[in-house]
Amino acid sequence: MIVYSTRRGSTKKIAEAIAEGLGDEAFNLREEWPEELEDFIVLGTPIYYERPLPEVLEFIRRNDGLEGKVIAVFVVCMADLFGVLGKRYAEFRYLNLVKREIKGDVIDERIFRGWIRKENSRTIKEAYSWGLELAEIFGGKHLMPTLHVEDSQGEEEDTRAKIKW
Ligand SMILES: Cc1cc2nc3c(=O)[nH]c(=O)nc-3n(C[C@H](O)[C@H](O)[C@H](O)COP(=O)(O)O)c2cc1C
Repeated sequence: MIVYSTRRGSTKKIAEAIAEGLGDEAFNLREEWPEELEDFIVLGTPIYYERPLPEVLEFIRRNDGLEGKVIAVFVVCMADLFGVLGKRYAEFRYLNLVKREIKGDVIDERIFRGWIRKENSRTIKEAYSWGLELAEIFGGKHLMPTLHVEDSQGEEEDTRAKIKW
């Protein structure tokens, strides 16, 4: 599941592109809060005045820091307009402002270049590709990866049941 918020709609478009790639549902916190949380959550917020949106931080806090969940975080901002330094700044500061609230396992993160007026089609494509990438790991609703290992007798064993996140 994808959970996000937005003020002017760009994060909505980005979340929907991720959702399309991932083949999962996106929840806009301005409209509805999901009643039940899945084990894998893609969480996104734009940055306004150096801060993630408060409802996204509130969502994390109200759900016990998403403890026990596997999370991929994305932020939408314009800091990378200021070149490599801006991008680094966004990576360290903006992503950390979200990640430091999370008690679950953050397994992936992305910065997306947002926009103010003209939609950034490159960002939409990147978001869709990221969704596809995440689907490869967390395809459909199945969180458990299939891993085959040889046991001591040399027979293949399905270890799916043994892997815990
Ligand atoms: C009033 C305002 C303040 C913003 N502040 C920041 C900021 O502090 N850092 C940044 O990198 N981008 C900033 N941005 C850029 C937004 O993060 C970007 O436009 C984003 O795509 C907005 O997301 P939304 O359309 O989902 O609301 C700001 C944009 C606006 C309009």
